[in-house]
Parts: sequence; C-alpha cells; structure tokens
Amino acid sequence: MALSVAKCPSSSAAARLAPGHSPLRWSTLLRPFPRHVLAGSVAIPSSKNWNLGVACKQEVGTVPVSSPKEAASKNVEIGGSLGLSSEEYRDVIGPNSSEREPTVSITVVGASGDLAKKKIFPALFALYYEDCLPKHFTIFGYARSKMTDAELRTMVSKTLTCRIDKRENCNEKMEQFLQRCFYHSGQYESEENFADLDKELKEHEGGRLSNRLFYLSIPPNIFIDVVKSASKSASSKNGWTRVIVEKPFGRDSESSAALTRGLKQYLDEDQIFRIDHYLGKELVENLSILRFSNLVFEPLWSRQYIRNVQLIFSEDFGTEGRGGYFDNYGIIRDIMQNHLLQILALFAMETPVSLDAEDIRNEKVKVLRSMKPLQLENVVIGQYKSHTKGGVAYPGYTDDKTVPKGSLTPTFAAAALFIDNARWDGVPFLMKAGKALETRRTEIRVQFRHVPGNLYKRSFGTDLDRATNELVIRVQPNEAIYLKINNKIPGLGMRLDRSNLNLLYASRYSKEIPDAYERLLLDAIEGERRLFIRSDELDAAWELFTPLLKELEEKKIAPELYPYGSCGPAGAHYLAANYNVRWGDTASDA
Ligand SMILES: NC(=O)C1=CN([C@@H]2O[C@H](COP(=O)(O)OP(=O)(O)OC[C@H]3O[C@@H](n4cnc5c(N)ncnc54)[C@H](OP(=O)(O)O)[C@@H]3O)[C@@H](O)[C@H]2O)C=CC1
Ligand SMILES: O=C1O[C@H](COP(=O)(O)O)[C@@H](O)[C@H](O)[C@H]1O
Repeated sequence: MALSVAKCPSSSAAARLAPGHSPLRWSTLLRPFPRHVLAGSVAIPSSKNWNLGVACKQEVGTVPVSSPKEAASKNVEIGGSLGLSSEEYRDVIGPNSSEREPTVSITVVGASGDLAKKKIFPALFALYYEDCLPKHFTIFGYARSKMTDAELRTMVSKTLTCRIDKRENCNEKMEQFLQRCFYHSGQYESEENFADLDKELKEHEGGRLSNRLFYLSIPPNIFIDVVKSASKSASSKNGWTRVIVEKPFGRDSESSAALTRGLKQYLDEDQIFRIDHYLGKELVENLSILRFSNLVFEPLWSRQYIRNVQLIFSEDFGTEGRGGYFDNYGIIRDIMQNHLLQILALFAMETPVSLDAEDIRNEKVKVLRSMKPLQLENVVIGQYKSHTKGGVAYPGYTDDKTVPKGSLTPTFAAAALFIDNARWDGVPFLMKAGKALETRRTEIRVQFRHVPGNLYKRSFGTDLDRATNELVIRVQPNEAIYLKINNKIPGLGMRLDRSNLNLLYASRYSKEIPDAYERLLLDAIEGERRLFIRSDELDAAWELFTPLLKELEEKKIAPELYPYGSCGPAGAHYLAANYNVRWGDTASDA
C-alpha cells in the first residue's frame, strides 16, 4: 500500500498495524525512507527519492515504526515496498543490526559565531524536539575560541526556544539535547586540529557506521582551509561526509568559480550543500504545490495571463553590526543574486519531470540560462541615510563605524529582469530589496492582465489596473496566500469592490511554521538536495549579475539616498513605470 511521504511529523501514523499492537512513535517513517538507516548496509542509489510504501499483513490501523527491524517485529512489512530484495531487506534488519545503526555527527564550524547561535543550534534543537534527528547523533561546535563543553552548552542554551504550540517536557528535552553537544577548539587550517576532532568524533560514534555533516558557519575566506583540513583529517571512513556551505558563494563569476574549484579539490559535488535559506521557507516550498497541484493556477502561469511578477524583500532595520561584511557585498549580492533569483527560478520553471532534486534543479537552471544579463538602465540603487522619527534618531548606513566613510555600497536595489523563453517573453520580473525600510516583508506578487472586453469596466473608473487580479504569496511575516478579486458590494446598486480570498496561515493552522534552517538541516542529513544550489545554477546566477556589478563599481555609480524607515528611493517607482507596472506593496489595499 503506497503512502504519501511527509517530513518527520510525529503526529500522523503511517504503517499498517497488525491487530493487538499499540501505536509506536517514530517519526522518520513518514519521510522519504531514511537513508541513514540503510546507508552502508545495502547499496541504494543516493539520488533516488524513496516513496515509502507499507504493506500489511492484516490491515487494521496505522502506526509509525522506528526501523525496518521494529517494523518486522511488529508484523509490519516494508521491505517489498522499498524495492529491496528479501536478501537486502534481511541485510538491513539482520543480526547485529543495532551496531549497524549509523550515527550522524554534526560539526558546526564557527560555533562561536552569530549564525550558529541565532539559527543553527536552535534549528538542531527544534529537530531534536520534533524527533527528527536520528537516534544516534552528536553535535560538535568547532572554532578557535577557547570554550569547554559546559561553556558551549551555556552559550547554546541561551538561544534555544520551545515551540509555542508544544511546550511539554521542553526543559527536559533541552537538557537532553545539550548533553549531546560538545565543543572542540582548533584552528581552521590545521589538519592536526581536525585529526584531534576526528578522534573525539570516533569516541562518540562508538564503532558504528559514521556519517558526518560539517556546517561551515564561517566567513568565506576560510571555507577552503576548513574543507581541506576536514576532508583530509576528519571525514568519515565508512559513511557519508557532507558539507553545508553558507553564502556568500563568491562575489562575482570568477570568485565563485574559484571557490567551486577549491571545494571540488576536496569534495564531490554531491557532498556540497550550498545553502540558500530562502528555499527552506515554508511559502517558498509551497510555491510549486500552489502552481502544480491547482488547476486554477497552472494554466494561467505564462505571458498570456500574467502581466508582471514582483519579488519584494524589505527589512525594517539596517546593517547594524554586519556593516563590515555587508559593505563588501551590498544588497544585490546579499539578497537579489541568491534569495530572490532562486524564488524567481522556482516560480518560472517548466514542469519538472519529477520531484527529484536533479529534475527540479535542471528546470531552474534552464530559467536562469534563458535570462538576459541585467543592464544598468534596468536597475536603481539606493542607500539609507539617517532619519529622525518620533524623536528617535536612526543612523545612516555610513554612520556605522564598520562601514568605510563615503561608501557607495547599495543597501537598496530595484531591477527589471526578463526571461527569454516562450512562456515568459516580455513579462517583467521586478525585484526590489532593501534594508532600513518602512516594513519587514518578503512577498511574491503576481499581477494578472486586464480582463479583455470587461463588461464592468465602467464601474472601475479610468484606472483599469486597479481592477486586475493579483496573487500575493507573503513569505514573511504573517505567512499568507491571497488573491485579489473583484466582487459586487451587497445591495441593490451596482458598486464593485476588491476583496481578498485569503489563506492566512496563522488562522488556518495552529502549528508553528518551522524555521527554514530546520528543513534544510534535515534535508542535508537525509541527503535531499532539492533545496540546495547546484554549481551550474550558481554559475548561471552569477552570469546574470556580474556584468552589472562590475559596471556599478567601475563607474562608481552613486546610490540614491533614502531616509531610514521610508519606502525607499523614488527611482524604484520610475523603473517600474517604464514597464507599465506599479509596485503592489505600495498600493493602499496591499
Ligand atoms: N549571521 C547571519 O545572519 C548570516 C550569516 N551568513 C553567513 O554565515 C557565515 C557565518 O556568519 P556569522 O556567524 O555571522 O559570522 P561571524 O563573523 O560571527 O563568524 C563566525 C565565526 O568564525 C570565526 N571568524 C570570524 N572571522 C574570522 C576570520 N577573519 N578568520 C577566521 N575566523 C573567523 C569566529 O570564530 P572564532 O574566532 O572562535 O574562530 C566567529 O565566531 C558567513 O559566511 C555569513 O556570511 C549567512 C546568512 C545570514
Ligand atoms: O541572507 C541574508 O538573509 C537575512 C534575512 O533573512 P530572514 O530569514 O531573516 O529574512 C538578511 O538580513 C541578511 O542580510 C542576508 O545576509
């Protein structure tokens, strides 16, 4: 019996249960079959998505089980549905299977840093809390700072939170989690120090099959040093070794290619997990479901019905504390070339052959390669300046001590991009990204064409744009999908109104939405590459932006100043107007 696949919810049950058995709790059953259970025991093509099916001897109920072995002992049959021969299946659950249960060691390199504290450790705890981590796991922090295990635990404990919808046993779970966190101090380029880490990892792995995940939460100039030392001295000898690489992946085509070459000296492409955390956001994940599983959307998804697409990122705070990093990159590299472009590629791709990572990434890369490199005339840049509001003085970008005086680095950019293919010919994809703006939000806005020969056009007055349908996917905050439609105001007259058909996640679902890092860490542990960037995608992304970035820097183009907390430079409106577009987020009924 084929079952649908879901991510480790401990809630819904899946396997069919023989009579008399009470439900067990194990979450991984609902995931694509956990490769960590199988790896090393039987040969399984790593790229294959296992659609876990469960057949039953006597079908009377549903229950998750904790492992193939447990399934067998509970009279639940899974071997056949996994496509394993009976010998292979026996091999998985056979004698001494507990020694064969693999371990996963997760080493957070740069554990003393901001991202590790803010995102990575909390995400790992959330996975642990949700029973999504494998049974045998250990977490190591690695950095140069001197710290004991206890000090690391104290540091980590300050940033852990309990889910708002599930607080039971939270403190207990936190304590258990912290007991599995350790720290190793070392230099990033030292093979010796990584060899010492290897010894410690081995002690914790206790002779089991060892899988190792390294999360590079460090500045990019030391990526290669770490990958070299870790791969030479601390990679797994009998399981997989994977490396999550944080952005920035270079600052232009050449530096990105050099980074990829450097990484590939020590790693295969399928060991490299380039993270773009926007791909792990719930509503970005939902984009393909919205389009490909709703008949009302997919037929409209082209130049025939869509007038323009807007990808909007705004933050209501500046670069506070990150000016040193930011000034070397700017908003185009920080947000547009990666987060917004990835969303665009997902939005615009053709239907992939399957949900397999390679099929999806093949389609995304085709979109990127069909796009025209950005032209200077299609871009507006801005930089925030100080502003006093309600008696509070907000600093300008260059007031930050870590930013060089007179810096021309853009903290805001708007751009018009085009995809040269049959589906999207002539449709502007407008991007807008900025820091220190009025609001914090990320949205995808799809503005549809006017209704031809609209019977009601008189009721809309002269501004027909106001009557077009708009689909808004609000990625954050207050996740929502809403569609602006026209309707009649109830009553005897004929007055039209614009209303929202609104799926507001907080009203529809009581469950808290997981942080993007949770999904991505879990995927990396499972070897699911769909949400990570392949090197050809990265090359194509840089090809689009590199000529523009060079021109901006060579010509020293001055950004338009905008006040901290405003809605950004006016130039963004002129840019949109060139393409007959109005930014949807600035409308009165946004
Ligand atoms: N912070 C964030 O919100 C985000 C960060 N990123 C990316 O994630 C990575 C980590 O970010 P973040 O934690 O903010 O970075 P940090 O600047 O906090 O650096 C992380 C750790 O790396 C070590 N380190 C810092 N600078 C150097 C250096 N010049 N040479 C050697 N080691 C150094 C320090 O550890 P020690 O001195 O103990 O060795 C530090 O604690 C970066 O690539 C960043 O671009 C991506 C998205 C968001
Ligand atoms: O990658 C980055 O993302 C953050 C915004 O992420 P979010 O998940 O909080 O929306 C941004 O602030 C940062 O500058 C950038 O490097």
